[in-house]
Amino acid sequence: MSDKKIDLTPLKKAGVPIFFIVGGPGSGKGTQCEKIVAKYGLSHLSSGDLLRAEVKSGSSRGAELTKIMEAGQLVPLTVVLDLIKEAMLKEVAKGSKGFLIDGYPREVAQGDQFEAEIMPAKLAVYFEVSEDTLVKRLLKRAETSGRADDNMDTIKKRLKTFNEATAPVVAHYEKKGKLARIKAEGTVDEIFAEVVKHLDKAIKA
Ligand SMILES: Nc1nc2c(ncn2[C@@H]2O[C@H](COP(=O)(O)OP(=O)(O)OP(=O)(O)O)[C@@H](O)[C@H]2O)c(=O)[nH]1
Ligand SMILES: O=c1ccn([C@@H]2O[C@H](COP(=O)(O)OP(=O)(O)O)[C@@H](O)[C@H]2O)c(=O)[nH]1
Ligand SMILES: [Mg+2]
Repeated sequence: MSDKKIDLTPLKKAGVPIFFIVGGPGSGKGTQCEKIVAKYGLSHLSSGDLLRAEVKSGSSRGAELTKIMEAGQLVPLTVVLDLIKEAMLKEVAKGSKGFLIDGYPREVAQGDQFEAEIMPAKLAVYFEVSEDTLVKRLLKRAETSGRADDNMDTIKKRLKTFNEATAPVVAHYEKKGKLARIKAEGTVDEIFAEVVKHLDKAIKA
C-alpha cells in the first residue's frame, strides 16, 4: 500500500448502488453476501478478506496487520478504505452493477469517510445475532476455517470491539433512515428472504 492518490473518477461516474453489510463476528455476513451475489450480481468486497489478502501478499504492512487482527482490534481506517477503493475500481472496470461492502463500516468515522470520498451508501444491512449464537457459530467455524482469529481468546476481543466501535454504526444509519435491521438467528434461507425484501425496496427507490 502506498499513499499515492487514488483516482476515483470511474467509480463516481459509474454511480452504481452501494450496500454496507454490518454485523458482529460470525453473524453470517459472508454467508448472506454469497446468496445476494448469486441473485443480484453485485460485487462482493469483504473488508476482512481484503485485509487477509494484503497479509498474504507479503507486503511490508502484513505483519502489523496480522498483529492488529489477532488482537481483534481495528486496522486504521485509511488502510481499509484504500484497499476498498482499489478493489472497487477493479470491479467497475469489469462493469460492476453495484457493491456489497461486507464487514464495513466497523466504526462511525469509517463509514462517514467512505461516503464523503466515494458516494453515499443506499442502505446499511445489519444482522442482529445474540453473543451466545455468535460464539457458537465461530467456534464451529474454527474447526475448518483456518482463520487465526477464530479462537476463544480473539473472539472475545472481536466482540468487545464490535460492542464498542461498531454498535454505534448501527445507531448512526438508523438515525439517517438507512438501516435494515434483520434478526439473523433463523436459517440461512429465512434470513435471506428478509434480505431480499429490503434490497428489492432499496434498489427500486
Ligand atoms: N445456524 C446458522 N449458521 C449460520 C448462519 N449464517 C452463517 N452461519 C454459520 O456461522 C458461521 C459464520 O458465518 P459467516 O458467514 O462466516 O459470518 P461473518 O459474519 O462473515 O463472520 P466474519 O467473517 O467473522 O465477519 C459460519 O460457519 C456459517 O456457516 C445462519 O443463518 N444460521
Ligand atoms: O474494516 C475492517 C474490517 C476488518 N478489520 C479487521 O479484520 C478482522 C477480521 O474481519 P472480518 O470482517 O473478516 O471478521 P469479523 O471480525 O467480523 O469476524 C477484524 O477483527 C479486524 O481486526 C478491520 O480492522 N477493519
Ligand atoms: Mg466474513
